[in-house]
Amino acid sequence: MLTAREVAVLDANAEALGVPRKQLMESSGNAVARAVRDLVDPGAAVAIVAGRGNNGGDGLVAARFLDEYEASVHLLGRASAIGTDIARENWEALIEAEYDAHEVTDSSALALGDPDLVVDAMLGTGVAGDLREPEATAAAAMIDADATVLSVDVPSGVDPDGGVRASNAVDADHVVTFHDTKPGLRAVDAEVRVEPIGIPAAAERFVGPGDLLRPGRDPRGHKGDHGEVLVVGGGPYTGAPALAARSALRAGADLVRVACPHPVARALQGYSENLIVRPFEGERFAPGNVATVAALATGHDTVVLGPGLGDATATLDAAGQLLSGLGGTVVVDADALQVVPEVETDATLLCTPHQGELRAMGGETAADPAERADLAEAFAAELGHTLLVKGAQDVITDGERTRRNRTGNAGMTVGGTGDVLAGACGALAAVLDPHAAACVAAFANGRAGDIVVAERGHGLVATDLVDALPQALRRPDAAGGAA
Ligand SMILES: NC(=O)C1=CN([C@@H]2O[C@H](COP(=O)(O)OP(=O)(O)OC[C@H]3O[C@@H](n4cnc5c(N)ncnc54)[C@H](O)[C@@H]3O)[C@@H](O)[C@H]2O)[C@@H](O)CC1
Ligand SMILES: [K+]
Repeated sequence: MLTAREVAVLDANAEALGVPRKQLMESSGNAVARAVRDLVDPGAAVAIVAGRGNNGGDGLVAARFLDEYEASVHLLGRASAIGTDIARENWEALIEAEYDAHEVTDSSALALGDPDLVVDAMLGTGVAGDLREPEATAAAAMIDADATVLSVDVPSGVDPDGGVRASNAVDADHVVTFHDTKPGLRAVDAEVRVEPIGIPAAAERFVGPGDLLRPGRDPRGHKGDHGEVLVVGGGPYTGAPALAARSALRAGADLVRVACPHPVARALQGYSENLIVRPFEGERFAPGNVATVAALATGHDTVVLGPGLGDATATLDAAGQLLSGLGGTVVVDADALQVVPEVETDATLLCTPHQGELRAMGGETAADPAERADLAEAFAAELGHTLLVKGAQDVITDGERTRRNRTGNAGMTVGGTGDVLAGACGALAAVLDPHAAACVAAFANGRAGDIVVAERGHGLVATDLVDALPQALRRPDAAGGAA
């Protein structure tokens, strides 16, 4: 099942793999024409009613594949109002090639003739609310036409995500949808066919720039709406929790607090005035601090546990106790990872081990990335948690969904990059499910490294990654290029 968001993610990932959206539109239009051929014989009258978005574009393309039919194309509105370049180019191609195509500037003037089949290419995944004019009148004309109705992607007016169906939505007999079915089609009483359009499997297998479309900032949001993250770290080390916390801020969290042992609080605060430091008693995290830290954690969307905590026995005991009492999402990194296999918790743990840490947890690795992904998937299923296994190719898996990330470079073996990744996971898991958060964090962290190396060459340090994160998280534009 593909939601409109997932379609946009896949489109942009396909574009980054060298398959641009216009090519997908060509395949969609071809698939529409194949569906037409299966429904009516050559020579039949086919009226294609096209909207001004890419759903319309699919209909415009279909016309070029239907030369053996009496096809007419009815564009709803002026060509100058076509909303995307690729749909406009396909309109211009029809005009240039002298197809029977015309603009319908007054919806009452829509004359479909006496078609055997109507192609409804008015609105697809871009629909919102009841059909407005001229689509509303056109939908009524389709009913009056007394012809078979074939809808492109979804019947116009049906929310593809399964939300509200417009009261005046098109009543389709057949639907041809692309790549995978859509949740909104479950409630549609029509014959649905799913057609491949050449989206490479790698657009799903590998995290890509399209995944950056997942997190979004609400323009009406208030402070805290985009995530409050608590980093629990420090003691033997101070740099690690500071890196994780600063990274969480750069990855979009509104508020980041650091719970750390008293003696390191001042040094930690000294790293950045943007951090809120919440010191607890003692030299290192120990069972006596668990209640304090757990109470603090309840006010946060996510907790990042591990950076710079060290592996003292008392600290690991405390980490286990803390995890067993928490809910929500907890990112677990560094020394704290070793307690995960023993812990019973209601929380979803997002564990970020490198290969060595994974083996210490009881997991297996392999040299081949695909094999490593399978092993990680099985181990995540066994643990009941999400894993982000770091490597030249990162593996992200929740035991069912498994993806790989290819961004990053050899310069990132420097110390501290894992802390940056853990912090980014914390911020993104505040607004996304843990698996999606880990995918986006891994992609952005590696891309930040790639940006730094491209600009300055090797010799990157972890703080460079933190600074490059906002640029690395920039969303691609709708057409798929970098914004
Ligand atoms: N990966 C894929 O699945 C691909 C999908 N394509 C097609 O692209 C479509 C999505 O295209 P778009 O994002 O351009 O969106 P649409 O073409 O579905 O609709 C966008 C337009 O509809 C208008 N609109 C929204 N709600 C309306 C309402 N209630 N009444 C009247 N007008 C309304 C908007 O103002 C906008 O101009 C898909 O449904 C599919 O047909 C293909 O072209 C390319 C690949
Ligand atoms: K449609």
